[in-house]
Amino acid sequence: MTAWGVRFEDELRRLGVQPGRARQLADETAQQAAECDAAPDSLFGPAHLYARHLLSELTTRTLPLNGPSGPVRLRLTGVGKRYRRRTVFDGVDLTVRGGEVAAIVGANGCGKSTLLRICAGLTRPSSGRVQRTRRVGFVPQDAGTAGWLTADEHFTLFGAAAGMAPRRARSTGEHLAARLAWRPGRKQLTQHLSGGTRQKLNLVLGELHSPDLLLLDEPYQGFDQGTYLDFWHQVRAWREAGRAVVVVTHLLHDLQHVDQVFDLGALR
Ligand SMILES: Nc1ncnc2c1ncn2[C@@H]1O[C@H](COP(=O)(O)OP(=O)(O)OP(=O)(O)O)[C@@H](O)[C@H]1O
Repeated sequence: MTAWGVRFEDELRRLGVQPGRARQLADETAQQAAECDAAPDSLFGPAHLYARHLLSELTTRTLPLNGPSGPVRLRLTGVGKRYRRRTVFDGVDLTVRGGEVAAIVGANGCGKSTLLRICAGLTRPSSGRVQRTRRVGFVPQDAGTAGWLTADEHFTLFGAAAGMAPRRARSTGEHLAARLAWRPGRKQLTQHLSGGTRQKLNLVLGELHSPDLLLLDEPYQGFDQGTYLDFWHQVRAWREAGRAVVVVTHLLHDLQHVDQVFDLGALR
């Protein structure tokens, strides 16, 4: 095992993890780094910080699964949207609970992105009522990133907005990026990232502050097949951790991964 791995395992044990479990986590982490062809310290940051981060995440995940009967994280009642005299949609009722993944589908222009922005509180509905949890993560269709900042600078900035200390925001961002098989370059500006990698950054930023409700607008545009599968793996992990997820999609084969499908086009 590497010196980083030894420090990581020691820190886990110091934090109260059983020796066998600490070893298993150290082995899994080493394997993850090998798969990314990266040294663990460059992928996960300092061993002691990563051990603390992983432990806090595992504590969340080992809570009893909420399943579809988890707390309501989003409820829309009779929601409608008009632009001037044109009605985009009307009478939308939708409830999404913790531990549930919902998909919003429908033809181009039927209002999926508009509905998701209403869910996020970014667009006002013309009618109806929206109730949502306070901790919301939103991943827009067009990347909400700044070309002149690095990934680390995004983590620091978005983390600060959520009250996270800079080091914690950076190590969390790097950890979440590793889940999508991405290791952000320290000095690389976002404008020099590929479209798919910018979208990974977008996704990481939406999740950085551990929201209870994740709202994702076709979040995998530009992903290659491997990253697309990593993304759905990540969605399953969110569901198991009791989070609620709403995904706008037009890909029918995505629907095998979700618990609830809301066809906005069918309302018309
Ligand atoms: N700010 C706005 N002002 C006026 N009309 C708008 C505005 N935003 C969206 N629209 C219109 O509302 C309709 C729904 O747009 P929206 O982007 O929500 O649809 P969508 O289902 O997400 O489309 P796509 O599948 O192409 O992404 C479209 O006709 C669009 O032109």
